[in-house]
Amino acid sequence: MIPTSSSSRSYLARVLSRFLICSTLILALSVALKTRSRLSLLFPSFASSSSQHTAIMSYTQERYIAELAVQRASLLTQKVFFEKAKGTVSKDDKSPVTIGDFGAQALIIQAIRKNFPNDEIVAEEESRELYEDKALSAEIWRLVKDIKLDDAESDSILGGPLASEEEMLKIIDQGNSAGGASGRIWALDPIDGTKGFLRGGQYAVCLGLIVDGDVKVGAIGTPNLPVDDAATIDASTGAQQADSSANGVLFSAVLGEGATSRPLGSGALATSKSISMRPVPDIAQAVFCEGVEAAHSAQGDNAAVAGLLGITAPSVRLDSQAKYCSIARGAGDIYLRLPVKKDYQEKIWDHAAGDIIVREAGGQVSDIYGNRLDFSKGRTLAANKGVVAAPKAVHGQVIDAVKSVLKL
Ligand SMILES: Nc1ncnc2c1ncn2[C@@H]1O[C@H](COP(=O)(O)O)[C@@H](OP(=O)(O)O)[C@H]1O
Ligand SMILES: [Mg+2]
Ligand SMILES: [Mg+2]
Ligand SMILES: [Mg+2]
Repeated sequence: MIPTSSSSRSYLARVLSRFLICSTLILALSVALKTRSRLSLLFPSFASSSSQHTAIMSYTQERYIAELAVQRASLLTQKVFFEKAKGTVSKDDKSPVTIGDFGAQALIIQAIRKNFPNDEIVAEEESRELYEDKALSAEIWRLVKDIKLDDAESDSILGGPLASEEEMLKIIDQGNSAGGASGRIWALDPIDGTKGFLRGGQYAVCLGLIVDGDVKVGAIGTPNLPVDDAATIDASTGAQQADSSANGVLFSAVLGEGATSRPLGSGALATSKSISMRPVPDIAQAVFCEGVEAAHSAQGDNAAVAGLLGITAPSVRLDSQAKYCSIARGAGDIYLRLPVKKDYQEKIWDHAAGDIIVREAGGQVSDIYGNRLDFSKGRTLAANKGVVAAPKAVHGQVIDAVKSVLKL
């Protein structure tokens, strides 16, 4: 039936009013969603009530907070280094523990507590020594209390300045979770590569989020890595050759969403770019990244593996999880950490963030047997020995060589 002019007018009016109702609903929904995400960043209680839901979705907020917290703590470590405040105390594992370690741990735990109050934290340091050394504690507080990001809004999202030295000491000890196979657990290494830090080489501020035993988010600040992915690094010491303004990189990754990097010094304002491992069509052309410390990985065995694979290029030696970051951005291809002592258990904070960053950049990370690193066993990787990280396509070949050298 052909509509009359009055019925076509009412038909048009109905279509128009439906269109207006739909547009109003869409507009209201988008305003509500934006408000929700801003609220969750500004008010922790709102964040915690919605974090379960956000966690299932995409870990956007966790990545955002982890990146900012790592950036702020990295600023502290640089300040400590440049002021040459390298106070150290000895620990069971004989690694030097610096003012930077304790300060960075306090700042990052504060940010996690403010934004995700119900989460657990496995962190490397504990404040026992500081209660016995008042001068060291006061020195850390002097440096920590003034650290802030340039951008005031980001700084308030992290919780602003700590209230007192006493609060700082208490917060350092909130990284004492036993870890395990269930719940949300952050793994924190406030300065990884303490020896690299002290010698002015590579070190890293590392934070990973493990959910039900699986790493979901990682953020690593490497203040001494060159921003330029292709810049030269001294192969034997890991020291960068460019001037310091060209250094400092923040890496991050979320499971299933890829790995990114951005300059470390510019807070949340810099744009992140996607990173990936470089393809290795001929394994003989691959470059190894290894530790500097002979006590941490068996350099003779590493060399034997390189020999079996036909690799002749010298390994690039770097302290810390900067090794994971380097191969993730194609500045090197294979990270080997072959055990020196049979009974040493790797710590989860030495690997959680690096593991997800490499895997999200196209790599495979395993122990010397080819098994995935298992972050569900507590504070250590009790079920694994050593680490082998390589592009997925050649990982099997590297494991075969490792097994042959170690007679596994
Ligand atoms: N015998 C050992 N075998 C393997 N790793 C060890 C070790 N003794 C200490 N480590 C760990 O090695 C880390 C540094 O690794 P790398 O050699 O790759 O730079 C140290 O982290 P910290 O510097 O945070 O203490 C420490 O946890
Ligand atoms: Mg240590
Ligand atoms: Mg470490
Ligand atoms: Mg450390």
